Amino acid sequence: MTLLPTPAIHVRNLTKRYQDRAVVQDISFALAAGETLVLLGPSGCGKTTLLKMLNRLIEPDSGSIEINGHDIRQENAAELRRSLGYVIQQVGLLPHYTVAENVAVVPKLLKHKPEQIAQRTQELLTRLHLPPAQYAGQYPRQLSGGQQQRVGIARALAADPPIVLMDEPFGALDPITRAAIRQDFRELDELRRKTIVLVTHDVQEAFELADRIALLNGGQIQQMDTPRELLFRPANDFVRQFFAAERLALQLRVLCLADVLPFLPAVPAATEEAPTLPATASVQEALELLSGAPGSQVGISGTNKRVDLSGLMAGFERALAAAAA
Ligand SMILES: Nc1ncnc2c1ncn2[C@@H]1O[C@H](COP(=O)(O)OP(=O)(O)OP(=O)(O)O)[C@@H](O)[C@H]1O
Repeated sequence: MTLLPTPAIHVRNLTKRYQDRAVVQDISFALAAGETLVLLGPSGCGKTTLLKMLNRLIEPDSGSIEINGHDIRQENAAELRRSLGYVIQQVGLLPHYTVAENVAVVPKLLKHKPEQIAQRTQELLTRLHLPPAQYAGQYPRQLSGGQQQRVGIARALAADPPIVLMDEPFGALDPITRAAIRQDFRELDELRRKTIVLVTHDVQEAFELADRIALLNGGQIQQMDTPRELLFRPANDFVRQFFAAERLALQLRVLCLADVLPFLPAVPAATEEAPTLPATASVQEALELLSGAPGSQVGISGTNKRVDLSGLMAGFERALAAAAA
C-alpha cells in the first residue's frame, strides 16, 4: 500500500458568513507541498476571506483547515501566523524601522541568532535586487513602491517559512514594475520549493504564476485546475466567460513549443546560428523572440527543429485544435 503524502494545506468544507450571507461556501481542497495555488475571481468573490482563514486572521463558521496534518484551531493563532509567510498589497512595513530591521522582525521573534539573521537579510535583499550596502539602512519612505514590495517579500521569506500566503502582492504597482517583480518572483529559487497561496484578480498574473488556479465566484470554487485545463476544459459557462476576453493571450502562454513541435512544417536550415529555446518555453516566448527579427528562426533545444514566425503560428493553430479536442 502506498501512503499519500500529507497535504501541506488541507481545507474541508470551509464556510464563512457575514450576517446571512455566506461569502465563502463549503470550500474544500488539498494542496501538495511546493504547489502554488492562485485564488482568482471577481471582486467580492471571497478570495481574501478564504486566504485570511488560512492564518486565522478570520475564523470560519464551519469546516476545518489542516496545515501539514495539524488542525490549525489547535494552534496558538499568533504562533501560527509567525510560522507562515504573509505578503499583502499594502506592504505594511514599519516606518521607523530600516529595511534590514523590517526584514528581521519575524526571525527576531523566533529568536534566531543575530549572525544568522544578518546573513539571511543580506542574502534576501541581494536576491531581490536591493543591494544591502545601499538599501539595508534605508527607511521605507525612501523607497519606491516596487522596492517596498520587494522588502515585503523579503520579510515574508526571512524565517524561511514552508508556506507563504500572498494577497495581491503586486496589486499596487504599475504594470512595468509589476512585470519585473513577477519575473524576479518566478526566478527566486527558494519560492519554487515553497507552498504558496496567492490572491489576485489579474488573469495573466494567475496564469504566469500558478500550478493550479481556484477560480471563485460567489464564495464557491467554480473550478480548481491547472491553467491549461481551465482554458481548454472549462467546467461551466462562468469559467468559459471569465477567460473569454483574454483567451488568445492565455493560449499563447499555456501552449508550449513541445505542443507545437509535432505540427511544425519543415523549415530549411538557416545558414547562421539560430537562438534556441527549450521545448518547455511558451509559444508566447518564441513569438517575442521571433517578432523582433523578421525572417529569423528559433531552434528548439534537444530537437533538430527550427521554426520561423509563420511556421510557429501555423503550428500553434493546429496545437490549439489538438488541445481543445
Ligand atoms: N467584515 C466583513 N463584514 C461584512 N462583510 C464582509 C466583511 N469582510 C468581507 N465582507 C464581504 O465578503 C465578500 C467577500 O470579500 P473578500 O474581501 O473576501 O472578497 P475578494 O474576492 O477578496 O474581493 P477583492 O478582490 O475586491 O479584494 C464581499 O462581498 C465583502 O463585502
